[in-house]
Amino acid sequence: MVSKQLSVPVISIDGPSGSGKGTICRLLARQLGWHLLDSGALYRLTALAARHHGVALDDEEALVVLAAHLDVKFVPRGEENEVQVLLEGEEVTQQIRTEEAGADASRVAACGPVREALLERQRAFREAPGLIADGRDMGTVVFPAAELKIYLDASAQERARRRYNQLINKGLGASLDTILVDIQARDDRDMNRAVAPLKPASDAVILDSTQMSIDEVLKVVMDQARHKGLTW
Ligand SMILES: Nc1ncnc2c1ncn2[C@@H]1O[C@H](COP(=O)(O)OP(=O)(O)O)[C@@H](O)[C@H]1O
Ligand SMILES: Nc1ccn([C@H]2C[C@H](O)[C@@H](COP(=O)(O)OP(=O)(O)O)O2)c(=O)n1
Repeated sequence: MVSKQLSVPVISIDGPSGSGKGTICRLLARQLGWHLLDSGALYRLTALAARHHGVALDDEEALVVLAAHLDVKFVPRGEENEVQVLLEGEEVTQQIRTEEAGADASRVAACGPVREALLERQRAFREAPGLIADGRDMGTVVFPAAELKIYLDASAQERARRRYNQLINKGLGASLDTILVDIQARDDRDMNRAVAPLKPASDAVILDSTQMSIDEVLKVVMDQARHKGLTW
């Protein structure tokens, strides 16, 4: 089973919040007909489980137990790689997408044993015909032999602007200044933690999307995939 899994190709897309990873990964998965791993969702769910069970976000021992026993289901819905997320049977699809949930996730993600507890669960997403893996350490730790590694970046100002527009379009209130400060705090925590910090793998293609449209980014990644013989 494991050796069969190792022959399944992986494209990893790592980068900071708002760089466009989720968007590009969903489009790629749809275009290639591959599976999708949204690893950030697992950290968001661990943090939410902690909130539900009254566990402090710095209580490493209790967090590891929660991460190891996370009762989560990703139920496909619609055709756009949309999923309904269930935590302990309760629908939390929207709840895990808030900025607060992202910040909580970043805090629990700094705990090495939590990362270790989630490792095999992430690797189990590698199924034929291929996997698109979205996260912070996909190319460095979880799938170090990924066939194609992309590090997707953009300036903090542009990422904050994208997040701001996203929230406004959802009808939610938002302040651009607050979002920028929050994004910078999250970058700082994710890049400077001791375990699996956010950084490009040494063999990653680095893509700065600050001045690129979604279609332009998708084209570059598809060209790279074609170049690697992953598609045609
Ligand atoms: N290249 C781009 N140009 C403009 N907007 C983008 C681009 N890439 C993504 N977006 C938008 O930015 C927001 C954040 O993108 P998302 O994919 O959620 O980022 P991430 O998963 O890296 O946090 C979304 O509203 C998305 O539509
Ligand atoms: N592979 C991963 C994925 C996410 N994380 C942590 C760090 C991130 O700030 C949070 C939330 O990640 P997520 O990708 O869902 O967040 P964004 O959509 O990029 O804002 O989880 C991680 O440490 N490792």
